[in-house]
Amino acid sequence: MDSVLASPSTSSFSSSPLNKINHFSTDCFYNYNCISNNTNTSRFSVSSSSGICSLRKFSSVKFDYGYRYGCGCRLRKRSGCSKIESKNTGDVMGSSPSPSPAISQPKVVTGPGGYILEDVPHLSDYIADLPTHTNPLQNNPAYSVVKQYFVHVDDTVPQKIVVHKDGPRGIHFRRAGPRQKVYFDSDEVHACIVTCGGLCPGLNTVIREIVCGLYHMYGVKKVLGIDGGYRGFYAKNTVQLNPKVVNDIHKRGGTILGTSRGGHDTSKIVDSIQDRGINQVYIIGGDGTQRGASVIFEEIRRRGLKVSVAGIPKTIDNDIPVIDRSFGFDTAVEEAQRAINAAHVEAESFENGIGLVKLMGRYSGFIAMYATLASRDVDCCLIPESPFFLEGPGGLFEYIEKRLKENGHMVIVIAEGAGQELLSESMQSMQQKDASGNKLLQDVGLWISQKIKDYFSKKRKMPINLKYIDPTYMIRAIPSNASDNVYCTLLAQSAVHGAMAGYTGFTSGLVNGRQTYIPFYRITEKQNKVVITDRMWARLLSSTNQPSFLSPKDVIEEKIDGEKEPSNGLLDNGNCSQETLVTSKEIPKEKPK
Ligand SMILES: Nc1ncnc2c1ncn2[C@@H]1O[C@H](COP(=O)(O)OP(=O)(O)OP(=O)(O)O)[C@@H](O)[C@H]1O
Ligand SMILES: O=P(O)(O)OC[C@H]1O[C@](O)(CO)[C@@H](O)[C@@H]1O
Ligand SMILES: [Mg+2]
Repeated sequence: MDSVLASPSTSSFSSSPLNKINHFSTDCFYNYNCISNNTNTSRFSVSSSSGICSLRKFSSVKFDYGYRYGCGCRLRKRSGCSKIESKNTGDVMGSSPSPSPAISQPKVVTGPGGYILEDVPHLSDYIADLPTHTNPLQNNPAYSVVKQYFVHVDDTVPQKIVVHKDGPRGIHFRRAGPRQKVYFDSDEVHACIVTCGGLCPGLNTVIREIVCGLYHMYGVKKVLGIDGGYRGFYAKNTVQLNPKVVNDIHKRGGTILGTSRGGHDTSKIVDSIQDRGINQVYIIGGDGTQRGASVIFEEIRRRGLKVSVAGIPKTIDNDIPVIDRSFGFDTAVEEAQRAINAAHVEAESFENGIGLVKLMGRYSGFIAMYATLASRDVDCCLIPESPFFLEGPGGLFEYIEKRLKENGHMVIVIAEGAGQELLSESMQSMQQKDASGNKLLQDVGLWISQKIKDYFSKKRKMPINLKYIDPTYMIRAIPSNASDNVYCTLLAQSAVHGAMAGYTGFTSGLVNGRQTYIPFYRITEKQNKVVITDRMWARLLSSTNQPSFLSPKDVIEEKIDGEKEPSNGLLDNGNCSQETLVTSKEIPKEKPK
């Protein structure tokens, strides 16, 4: 029989659809048996614990893959089959109190004294009458002794902690942590974890701690690893994760799940989430990944699914705004010391020795800046935010010559994104992009090595010994250090608490030393950059004694043009989410000698 339709009166499932679930296949299809068939019926309804889902006209033709309806139900009909198969709709759907707008609106709450809470979405924003449960942590011997273990519902964390007496209280984020009531029953949870973008020390630790947090704190047993980044949702295998599988992974670099760039097909990803009956999605990745997570959340919300989407910010470049720093950054800075030390040893050992180290940092020079400050052996640090020029008074070559004459050797640290404008000018570069749309950079290390060698041998007739070290991928691939491991644990646990508490569409992040939930739009709206008019860059300049390669006029002009005021430095507000005042348009051309 080709037609398998149900009448409204006979096709309603019981109020607890989970009771009716039979496993249909290994990828978690659930079968709901239809009580009667009626080939002419054009409407039917599905009851669930979270409400009624009314389906539109259901034609009697044969479907190969199924149809999707506004409320998040998915039906499949097969020729000769007298069943309606719903893919785990019971625990992922809910009735929508009112039609949701296409894109969710920021949840901003204001209070006295200029208090602003930039809140994160909650499942109850678009699903009515969601049942709550007592947090199982209440009975956990490890946690029950902690005074005030549960986070107060009104706890928020200020974005800026340096304030003036009469200033407004400013922007706050919701404090992360366990809530007394949770919106998922432990047995109901089917979580998945995906890692996207480039590698970063600590990825495995975050994976481990999500799995262990879910398992040990909340008794969640079903956790799926998505293989190979976003495209893994629809094009790759999955792996079942449990504490045993992830036990030792924090000691390894990389990600046991694999990662990728590109391949973000929102609708296919959400289809896969829905088809597999996943109701908590943990997405670990950088700015691009969080943008992807944001659109996944919007689509899930649009479909009315009871699925929490939690982001964990990953970026070795530290280019994600709002948060104090990203995990893996500390490890990267520490590991960069080994390369800088090697460069210093090489440089010291030869006449006019120059040790040149390239570090990661596509658009943000944080690794280079902190590695330089930590080392104290570095004579010059070049980052994307600080334009420089090679020749002429005040230029890089003049400074190198001065240092070699004074000291006999020097160490230069360059971030991979530094001086890209100079490269593209001289190399007529093509604007190539990677699979995620990120601009592919030229190797500035090789380029600048050649430029320095040419200049001193051809123009200055001065012998130099330049050793170029590129440790970038070696740094990125190591396991996280002790401090990053603890940080990763807190981030992962915060994400788990948030998802269990029904929050969604958030990134878990450290703000002023406190774990918070940050709405996606705040994470994705801009990139975190080194502010070269801030104190931290000034500290660097004073440590290396390098010229700023920038006249004060350039900075003042930009301030007037851009009508921006310099903001506080990283050390002062514990927050590096500041914009640079100097944009690429002001990068001076190579000045004539
Ligand atoms: N605007 C966007 N919308 C949807 N998906 C996106 C968007 N930008 C990037 N993505 C997806 O996010 C994933 C990771 O993006 P990307 O390669 O830029 O790395 P990232 O997360 O920024 O990490 P990093 O730059 O630190 O390596 C890719 O699969 C990409 O397709
Ligand atoms: O070569 P890949 O893996 O695409 O990525 C390199 C880029 O990834 C980053 O490490 C960010 O993850 C950048 O610093 C670097 O430019
Ligand atoms: Mg990125």
